[in-house]
Amino acid sequence: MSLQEEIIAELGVKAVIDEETEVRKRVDFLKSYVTDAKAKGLLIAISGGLDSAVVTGLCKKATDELTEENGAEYMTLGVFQPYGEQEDIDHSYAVARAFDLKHTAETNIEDTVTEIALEAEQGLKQLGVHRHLTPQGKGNVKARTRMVMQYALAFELNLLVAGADHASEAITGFYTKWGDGAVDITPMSTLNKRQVRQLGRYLGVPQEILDKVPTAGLWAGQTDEKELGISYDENSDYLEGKEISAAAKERLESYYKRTAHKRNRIPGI
Ligand SMILES: Nc1ncnc2c1ncn2[C@@H]1O[C@H](COP(=O)(O)OP(=O)(O)OC[C@H]2O[C@@H]([n+]3cccc(C(=O)O)c3)[C@H](O)[C@@H]2O)[C@@H](O)[C@H]1O
Ligand SMILES: Nc1ncnc2c1ncn2[C@@H]1O[C@H](COP(=O)(O)OP(=O)(O)OP(=O)(O)O)[C@@H](O)[C@H]1O
Ligand SMILES: [Mg+2]
Repeated sequence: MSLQEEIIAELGVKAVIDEETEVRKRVDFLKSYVTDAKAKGLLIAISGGLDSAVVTGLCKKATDELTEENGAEYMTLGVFQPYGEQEDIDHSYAVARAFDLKHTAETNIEDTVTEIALEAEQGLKQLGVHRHLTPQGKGNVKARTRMVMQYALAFELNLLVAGADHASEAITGFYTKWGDGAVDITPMSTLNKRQVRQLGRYLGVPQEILDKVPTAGLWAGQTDEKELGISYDENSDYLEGKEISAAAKERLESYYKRTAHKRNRIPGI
């Protein structure tokens, strides 16, 4: 078995998908998980990007069906979490409108992140390191701060935190460990980025969001493809078992090996 075949099997990606079947399967998965957990619904942090838009569509469909079938109200809570001013916050609100969310909340992470960064810099100073946090380090604090707020709300409202991780991110480890990677349930984990977009089109994600350049939005000018040095087309082709350039293949496989610690259980003895 080649490494490519091993990765595809581990991440469970199919070469071809049928949107209707995939949406049904994922909505059913969310419904049965929420029911078994005796939760009142799902929480999804909406960034204005594609991945969280698709998860919002799946969650809303699941909680609408649960409400109708059980005669009790289940909610999908959409949480907007700007850091200061967020340029594309309109897209986050457009997602909530597209899926007719009845419950949304906006909480800003800037003050908390600034406080953590200041305290961390005090800590570094005591170790003789006199500088600010790196953009990457501060970016990880942003992602983890969002996670803390999501869990604060989810606990109070008896909701489960849904995540937007998918196989094209899992293979590169392109998420913050215990940040955006820390959730209760991931309804898209076996899809590559191309298939996430395919489901988004089917569910009715607004066109301007379907067309957006993927970004973590953690620092100015950041885009996934620029940071990773590999396109999502190549990434998706690889996960569909297709041949990609030797350089792209080497890069992807190197990310995969380097980030194993994010996908594995915590090592212990
Ligand atoms: N071998 C090993 N075994 C166990 N643990 C290991 C380890 N190597 C590092 N670690 C731990 O992992 C930490 C590094 O991992 P992590 O904190 O995740 O940091 P890291 O992998 O460096 O960065 C996260 C990456 O994901 C991207 N990101 C973040 C957030 C959101 C999105 C998005 O798409 O929205 C993207 C971000 O741009 C960056 O490229 C280390 O500080 C260390 O504590
Ligand atoms: N500004 C934000 N507000 C709320 N949630 C956010 C914000 N930024 C990131 N997140 C959360 O972190 C997750 C990871 O971000 P990521 O960039 O991978 O996905 P996305 O923005 O939904 O889609 P894309 O990858 O196409 O930009 C998001 O899906 C969302 O749940
Ligand atoms: Mg994004």
